Amino acid sequence: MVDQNRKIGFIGAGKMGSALMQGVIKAGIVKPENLGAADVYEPFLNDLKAKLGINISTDNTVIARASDILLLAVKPQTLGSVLENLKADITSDKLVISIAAGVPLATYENALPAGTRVIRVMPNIAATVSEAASGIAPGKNATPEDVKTALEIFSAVGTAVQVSESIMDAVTGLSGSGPAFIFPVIEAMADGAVLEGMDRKSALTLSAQTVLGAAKMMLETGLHPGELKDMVTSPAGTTIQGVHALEEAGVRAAFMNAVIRATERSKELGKK
Ligand SMILES: NC(=O)C1=CN([C@@H]2O[C@H](COP(=O)(O)OP(=O)(O)OC[C@H]3O[C@@H](n4cnc5c(N)ncnc54)[C@H](OP(=O)(O)O)[C@@H]3O)[C@@H](O)[C@H]2O)C=CC1
Ligand SMILES: O=C(O)[C@@H]1CCC=N1
Repeated sequence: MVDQNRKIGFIGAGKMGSALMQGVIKAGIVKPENLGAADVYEPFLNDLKAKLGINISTDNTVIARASDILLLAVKPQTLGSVLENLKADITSDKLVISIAAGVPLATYENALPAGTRVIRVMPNIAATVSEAASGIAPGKNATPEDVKTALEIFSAVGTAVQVSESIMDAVTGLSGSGPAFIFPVIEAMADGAVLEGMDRKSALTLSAQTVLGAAKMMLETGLHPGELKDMVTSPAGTTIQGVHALEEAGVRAAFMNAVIRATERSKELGKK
């Protein structure tokens, strides 16, 4: 169990930083008084302080100095200046975890003092509801204890797996970006039912629950998705008609391409 008295500081309290902060507090990974957040946008910080009772500052170095674990949740494009500003305050007793898409471990290891322990993580926005899917890749100075800490933090807000850094861009394309591929699917299936006369609220509820149920069934039974699909498709029934419509539209290729394109963009971000 992660020591609840360890101080965790977030640099960046936007969509993902605030999702993770809510998730780790909910999971009891850290006490609110041991959690700090820095951001350039003060209203975000004030909201978080009011909601979660955490410490806040608009000065990144204040939060960095007070933290044992520093979680970087700023955009990849902002990261260079953030690291430059923080490097004097990153001492060897701190663990740095970054969730920035695309940015390689070497960027942090080169920008921060020699020997800095860094872990690259790609979670997703479902951390808000403790259902994130995260990949974790340790840098060259990270210890097995650091990996355990990162796995504990990100397992507390969903499911976390250790991967090699070479696969992190694919994790970004799949689970980092993936929720944005599924939300339109939920909306579009609901639209189909609305077109057939169902009220919008019921349609969205049934559509979301259908996606949740399908995912849960796969995770809990361990069955292959093709086998599960076969369980639903009665011969000459309703479902196979829908499956045919999806295959005609090339939906499988479209989803593969979505993950591939997002992965390519993650690789591009890492080259900047
Ligand atoms: N959104 C997602 O689903 C996921 C995002 N990520 C990664 O998480 C990181 C954050 O993304 P996201 O939360 O979506 O982005 P946001 O823009 O919502 O959050 C970033 C926050 O950092 C603030 N900020 C900007 N400059 C600084 C600075 N110098 N010091 C401190 N804070 C600063 C921003 O303020 P302002 O807006 O005023 O510039 C903003 O509030 C990115 O690297 C992204 O790749 C990873 C997984 C999923
Ligand atoms: O779109 C992005 O760049 C970020 C990274 C993964 C999800 N959102």
